[in-house]
Amino acid sequence: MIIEEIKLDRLHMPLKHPFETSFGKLMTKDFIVVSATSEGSTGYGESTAFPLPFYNEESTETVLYILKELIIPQVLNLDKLDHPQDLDPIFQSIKGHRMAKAALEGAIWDLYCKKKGVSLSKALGGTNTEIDVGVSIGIEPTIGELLDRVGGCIDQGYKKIKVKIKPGFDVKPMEAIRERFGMDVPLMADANSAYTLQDIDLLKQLDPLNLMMIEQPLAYDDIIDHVTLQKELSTPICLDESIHSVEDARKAVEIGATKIINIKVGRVGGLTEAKKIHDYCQEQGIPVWCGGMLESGIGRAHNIAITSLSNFTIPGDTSPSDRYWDRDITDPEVEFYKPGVIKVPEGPGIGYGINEEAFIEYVVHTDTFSRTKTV
Ligand SMILES: O=C(O)CCC(=O)C1=CC=C[C@@H](O)[C@@H]1C(=O)O
Ligand SMILES: [Mg+2]
Repeated sequence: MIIEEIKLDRLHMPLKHPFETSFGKLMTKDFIVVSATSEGSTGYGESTAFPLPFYNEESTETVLYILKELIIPQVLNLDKLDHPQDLDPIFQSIKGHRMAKAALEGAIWDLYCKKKGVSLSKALGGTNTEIDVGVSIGIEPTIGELLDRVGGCIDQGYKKIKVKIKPGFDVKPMEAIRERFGMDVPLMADANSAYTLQDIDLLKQLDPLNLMMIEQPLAYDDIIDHVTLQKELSTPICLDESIHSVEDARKAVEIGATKIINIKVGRVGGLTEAKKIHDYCQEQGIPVWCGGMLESGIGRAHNIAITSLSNFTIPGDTSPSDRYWDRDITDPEVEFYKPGVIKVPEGPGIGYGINEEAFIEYVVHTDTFSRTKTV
């Protein structure tokens, strides 16, 4: 297929509640929707970088720069784009900037599937027709407010409860959750790199709490120190920020730095790499789950599709749209099919349409790029 036009819409979507983690509080999602059009069909992708480089080194501005100055001109110049993997030569010429690459690649995957008349889930090798999902709860001001929020999520039927922790808000809140709701609720902690090897004794206090995992306890770019920590903990370590590629996953698994991997499509540079990590982990008996970056329905749709692959055996952070948004930009919005379960769309591509009225409400800027080269 020949890509005739690529559009970058920058959207500001206010969150229903501020989302706080160990590195800050997010009130509005500022992100890019990439639309790629060919012969009357349009595919959609979404950038997952935060407005500032809090989570990794990318931001909304770096995504825009890399897409506008480097990636889009080369994509519009391609004479052959029969499969999203044909983007590889362009991507390999650019170091890093995986969230920028993933936003474009997601649009091309959606477009490719729409032209083939196949669902994104099927095209990726998905086998599940519905997925269990969990929820990620940000840092709450008090333990009481955390318990209320956890109770509400359990009542809604979420299949995994993820709680953010940081020094000073870790053991006690997790103990309080176990005390209130029992030892069997599927519960995990996400530390977002807030700890160091000096905190081993503190983190060991979490071991008796039957947590599913502790996510990214140490530095965002570390693998080796997580080996030391995992030897001291009975709770499995799950890596998020440290894993950017299937090569990172191989190294982390081979040296014993992690027992579970949180795959985020944006963090690893797109669906093609996400599938490679899934497939490698499946061979190694390492379960994976799909993390979130507070996506709109478009990014959520991509996450639902990749989660339909068989080694996504742990519920991901893919809540329905109304967890974060008063009004999402997809039609339909992402909803529970039954408590804690989302149906995998069978329609072509991502399986969700765009709610144009809602979309335009959030757009703050648009850049349009057209192919000029004649074949
Ligand atoms: O998108 C969701 O619902 C989950 C978001 C979420 O938990 C995270 C997003 C980005 C950084 C962290 O705070 C955390 C994570 O690390 O998984
Ligand atoms: Mg995380």
